[in-house]
Amino acid sequence: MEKLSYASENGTSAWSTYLQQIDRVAPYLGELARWIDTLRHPKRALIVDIPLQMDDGSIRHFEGYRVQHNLSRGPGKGGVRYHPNVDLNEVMALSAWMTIKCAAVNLPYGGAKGGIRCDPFALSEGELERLTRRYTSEIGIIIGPQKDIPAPDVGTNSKVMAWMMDTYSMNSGTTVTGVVTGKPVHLGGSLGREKATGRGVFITGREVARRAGIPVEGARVAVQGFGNVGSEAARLFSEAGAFVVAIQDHSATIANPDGINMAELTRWQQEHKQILGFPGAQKIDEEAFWRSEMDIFIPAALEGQITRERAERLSCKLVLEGANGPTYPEADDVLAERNIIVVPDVICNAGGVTVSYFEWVQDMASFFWSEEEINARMDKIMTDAMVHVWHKAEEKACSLRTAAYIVACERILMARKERGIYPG
Ligand SMILES: NC(=O)C1=CN([C@@H]2O[C@H](COP(=O)(O)OP(=O)(O)OC[C@H]3O[C@@H](n4cnc5c(N)ncnc54)[C@H](O)[C@@H]3O)[C@@H](O)[C@H]2O)C=CC1
Ligand SMILES: O=C(O)CCC(=O)C(=O)O
Repeated sequence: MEKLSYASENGTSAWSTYLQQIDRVAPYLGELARWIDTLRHPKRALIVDIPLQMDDGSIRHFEGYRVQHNLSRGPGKGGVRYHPNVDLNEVMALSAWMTIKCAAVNLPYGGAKGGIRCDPFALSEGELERLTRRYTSEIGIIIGPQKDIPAPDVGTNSKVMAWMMDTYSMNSGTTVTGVVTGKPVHLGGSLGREKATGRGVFITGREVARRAGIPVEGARVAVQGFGNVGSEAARLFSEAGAFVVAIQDHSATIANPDGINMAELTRWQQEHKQILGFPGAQKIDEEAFWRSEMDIFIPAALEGQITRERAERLSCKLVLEGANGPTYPEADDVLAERNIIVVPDVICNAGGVTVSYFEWVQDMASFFWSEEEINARMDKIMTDAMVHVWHKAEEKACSLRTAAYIVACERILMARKERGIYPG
């Protein structure tokens, strides 16, 4: 295989993690493995320079990206991340995980992802809006409702999606609601989208826990990340009778062996934008989090969190990957040796993109569904996909991650093969 000149060869990078996951699935793909190099290359990657006039009158330049990893099964789909660590390597990996995820749950999409290297918390609302609008115009040449449909990810939300939709619409001369998902509900957004990713983590977790004989009621749950994904997953587990005993975010790690009150913490988080200072739990050391007594662990922050060393320390029976790419391949091996089940990101956190798909369909039809209908359809898609992957893992005697990759890669590579590659 040709080496990609733009991807760091650092073995701990997100792209390197993804490539190792692809290497692991290749032996299971039979004659389709002939096409697998298509997954080792992004189809298209755009780097944009975003000049921004700051509130104090100075000019700063930000680097933005949109990567379309694979479009064999449909338009690109994937979120937009605003974070100080965003770079091309990370966005490539995130876009590739979208390709696998959309195929694993059988949505008619390829994979894409975007981002801007910035600290959204250090920008005023006006700066954030100008940054978003300029970024949208710059990537406007490759996005569109039939080409590539962005959505929220870390550091972005429905307000950012509204600005993206408005900018794309202004540049097109007509309102195009279907260009992004995760919009506010009164602007063509879908009921249930905001909570969908956390809800999907709970649905897949509940299904796997039942099959593995791990009771959810009374389970001790630890969560890393208390944003969109982590907070909703924690709330649903707590509602199902589990005890959320430890939570870590960027500001602090807190613990309460009797269970943290989710309603109180949510109110605190909404007011303070972080868990630091919450009076209903004890502040503990950052690394002590990984030694907490727990039955279920939900990483719901960033990639590269579960290292080999942390995998050796974790006391849980089940890991539910709310985040994208939280586990290094060598940590996967340690968890497997220790009989800790990992529900991989590409299926566990697919509830968000599933409801994004519903949003896109509703925008196309200009006909909107009730929240009950959305949640019921999402529950069915996620549960069926999870059960399919579970059976594949039993059949092939492999991990749930490799099983999800087998299911997804067969769909993607079959599409690639049937489409053919000529004329170029
Ligand atoms: N928002 C969505 O619909 C989807 C998000 N995801 C993934 O879920 C993860 C979380 O995304 P969101 O909840 O949307 O983001 P968010 O921006 O709402 O929340 C991120 C959370 O991670 C915490 N965090 C950041 N750095 C940390 C660190 N070094 N240590 C501990 N905690 C840290 C933040 O404090 C915050 O609580 C990401 O990996 C994202 O790609 C996956 C599928 C869909
Ligand atoms: O809702 C979407 O379209 C994409 C969400 C996303 O970025 C993800 O699943 O990682």
